[in-house]
Amino acid sequence: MRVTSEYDHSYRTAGKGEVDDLSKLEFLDEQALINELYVRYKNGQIYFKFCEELNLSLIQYRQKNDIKNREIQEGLNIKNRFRSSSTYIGDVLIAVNPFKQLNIYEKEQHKAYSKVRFRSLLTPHVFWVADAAYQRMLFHKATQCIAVSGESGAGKTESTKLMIQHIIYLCKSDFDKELQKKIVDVNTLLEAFGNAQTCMNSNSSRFGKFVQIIFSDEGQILGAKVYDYLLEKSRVVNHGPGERNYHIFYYMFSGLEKEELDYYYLDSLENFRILGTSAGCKAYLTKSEIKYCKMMFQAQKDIMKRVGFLDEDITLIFTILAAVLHLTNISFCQDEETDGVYIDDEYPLEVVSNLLCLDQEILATALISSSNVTKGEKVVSLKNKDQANDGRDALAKALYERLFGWIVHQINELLQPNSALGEKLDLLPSIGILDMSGFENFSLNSFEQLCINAANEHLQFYFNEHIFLQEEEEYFNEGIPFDIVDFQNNEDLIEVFMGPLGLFALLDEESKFPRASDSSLVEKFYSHWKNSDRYVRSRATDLTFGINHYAGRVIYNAKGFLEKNRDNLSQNIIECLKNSNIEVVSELFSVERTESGSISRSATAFIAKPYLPSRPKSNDLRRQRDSFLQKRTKSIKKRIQTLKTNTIQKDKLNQVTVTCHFRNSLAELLDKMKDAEPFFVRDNFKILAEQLSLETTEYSTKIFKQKQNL
Ligand SMILES: Nc1ncnc2c1ncn2[C@@H]1O[C@H](COP(=O)(O)OP(=O)(O)OP(=O)(O)O)[C@@H](O)[C@H]1O
Repeated sequence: MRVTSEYDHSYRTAGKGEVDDLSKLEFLDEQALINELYVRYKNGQIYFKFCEELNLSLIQYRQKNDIKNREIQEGLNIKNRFRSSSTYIGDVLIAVNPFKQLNIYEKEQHKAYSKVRFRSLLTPHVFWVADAAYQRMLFHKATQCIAVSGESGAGKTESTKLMIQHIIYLCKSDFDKELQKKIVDVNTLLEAFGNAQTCMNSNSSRFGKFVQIIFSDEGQILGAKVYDYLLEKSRVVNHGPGERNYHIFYYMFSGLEKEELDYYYLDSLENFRILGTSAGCKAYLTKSEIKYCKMMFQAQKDIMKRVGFLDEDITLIFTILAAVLHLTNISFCQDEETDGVYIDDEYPLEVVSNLLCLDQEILATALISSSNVTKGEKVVSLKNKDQANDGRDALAKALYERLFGWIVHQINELLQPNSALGEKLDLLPSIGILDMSGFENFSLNSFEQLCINAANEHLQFYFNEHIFLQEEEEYFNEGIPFDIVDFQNNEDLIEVFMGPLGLFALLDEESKFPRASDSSLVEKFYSHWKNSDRYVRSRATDLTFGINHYAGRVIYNAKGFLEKNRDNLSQNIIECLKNSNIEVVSELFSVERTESGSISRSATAFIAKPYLPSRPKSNDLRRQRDSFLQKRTKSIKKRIQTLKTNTIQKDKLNQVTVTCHFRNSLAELLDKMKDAEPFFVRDNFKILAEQLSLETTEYSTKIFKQKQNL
C-alpha cells in the first residue's frame, strides 16, 4: 500500500463512510481509505475503532493472497471483547501504541492468554505471542525467538517487558520467584543506562537487546542472559537539540545525597558540559522531573542490590559516571610555542585522576599527545586542539561503553543458570526477545542513524524471509499452487549497506586514508552507488546523501562520519587506564573484546572485586584548585617542547573501526536468530483522531507509511 505526498484530499468519492467493513469499499485504494477514515473521524467513530484502520493492510494483504479469510474476521472482531490495541496479520501481531495505560495487561488477561488453543476466540494481544512462543517451546523443545520491530517510539520496549512478564506468569512456578523478579527488574536497570530522551521518544532505547530466558525441559525458568548490541556511545558526548544524555546521569543528580555528591566531586548538573545547555539540553530539571529522577535513582539502587550487585559495585559505577562527567569538562588551549595544546583548567583533570586512581601526569600527557612505537622507537606526537578534543571524547565514550558492558556482564553472571548443568546448558530450550532501536528519521541524521537504520533493514529482511520467502518455498516444495506475493523486498538494501562495496565497506576503506574527509567519503558513496534507486544524491550540501529505506527516504549528513568511525582512542590513553589502581577499571581496558566489540560477552572474565582507595575530600580539592591551576600544564609543556609534531597517528588509522564492530555484532545477532523459530511483533504509533483531521497530508502519509511497512 502506498500513499504519496501528492495525495489529493479533495478526492472524496471512493470512500463515503457508507460501509461498516472497509473490505466492502468499492475501490480499495489509498484515497478511498483516507476518505473513509476521514468520514469516520467526522462521525466520531474513529477513536475506538483505530484497529480497523490497521486492518486495511490486513484486508489488502489477504485479498491479494486470499488464503485464510477467517483470520481477517479475527482481526475485525476485536470490539466485542477486551478493548485492545493490537491485531494480527497472519502470524504477525500488530500492536498499536495507545500512549496511555489501558487495563488490558491485568491478571484477567494473563489468565485468559494461558495455553490458548484457538487464537480467534480472543482479542489479539502481545500476551498471545508470549503464550504461543512458550507453548511451542515446550512442545518442540526448541529455541524460540520473538522479534519486536517498529519505528522509534512505537512501543517495542514496552511490548518486550509485557511479554517477559507474561512468560514468567506462564511458568506458574514458585520454583525461583526471586530469579523471576530479577529478570523483570534488569530491564529497568538497563533502561537507566541505555535509554535516553530523543525527539521521538522520551525513553528511547539507544542499544539493542536480546533477552534470552532459559528453561528446563518442563518449562521452569532456570536463568536468563542479556545480549547487548550497538550502544549509541556518541550520545555520551554529543546529542541533538532537545534531546538528553543517558537517564542515569539525571537520576544521579536528583538522587544522590549532598555528601554523596561531594564524594564524587559533583555539584550542579548545569556545570557539566555534556548535560548543560551547550550540549543542547535544558540546563535544569523541572520539579516534577527531579521528583521522578529521585524515585528512579532509588529504584536503580534497589534493583542493583536485589539482582546481586555489591555496595562496592554500585559505588564503582557512580565513580566511573562521575569521571565521565569531569573528563568531558576538560578543555584545551592552543599552545603557540609547540603547535600543540595544553589543558586549560586542571581541576577536572585532577578529579578524574582521583576518581579513577590514575597518574595525573601520565593522563595529561596521554590527553595532549599520542605515542607510537615505530621501528622499535617511541614517537610522540602532539595533538592539535581538534585531536585532543576527539581523544578526550573517545575516552569518555569508551569509559561509558565499557561500564555498560561490565554491568551487562555482571547481570549475566547473576542470572545465569546453575553452572552444575555443565554442557547440558547449551541444549536447554529458550525464548529470546529482540528489542532493537527502531527506525529513525530525524531532521538531522548522522552516523548513528545510519547504523540503526541499517540494522533495521536487516531485521526487515529477516521478517520478509520468514513471512514471505520461506512460506513461498514451503508452498512450492509441497506443490501447493500460489500467487507470488508482492512485497517490498529490501534485499538490495542489504547489499547497499553490507556488500563488499557497500556503504560500510567504503566508509571503512576511507577511514584508513589519513587525508580522507567526510566530503571525499560522500563522493565515494556517490561514485559507487549513483546508479542505484536506493541512493539519492542530495544537492543541499556536499555532505548530505539520501537512502530510500524500506520505511521511507532518509537524508543523512556525513559530517563527522570518519571521526566517529575511527573511534580515536589512542594507545597511550588505553595504557594509562590499564594502569589504574582500581582493578576493575584496569580490567575494563585490558580484557579482550569480542569481534563485535562487546565486553559483556568477552571470554576473559572480570575477576577483580571493586576496591576503591580513599581519596581527597571534595572541599580540600577545591581549595587547592587555584594553586595547581596551570602548574602541571607548564611542566608538561616543557617536557614535550622538545618533541616534534607528528600529525599522522598510525595507531589511529590501524584501529578496529566502529563499523567493523557494528557489522560483526549484527552478524552475531542474526546468527543467533537464524536457528530459532520466530514470532513477530510490529509496534506502531497510535492513530490519533486529531491527527487524522489534519488537512495536510503529512500525518496521513506517516500512518500509511507505517502500514505500508507492516
Ligand atoms: N502498551 C503500552 N501501553 C501504554 N503506553 C505505552 C505502551 N507501549 C508504549 N507506550 C508508551 O510509548 C512510549 C514509547 O514506547 P517504547 O519506549 O516502548 O518505544 P520503542 O518502540 O521501544 O522506541 P525506541 O525504538 O525509541 O526505543 C513509552 O514510554 C510509553 O509511554
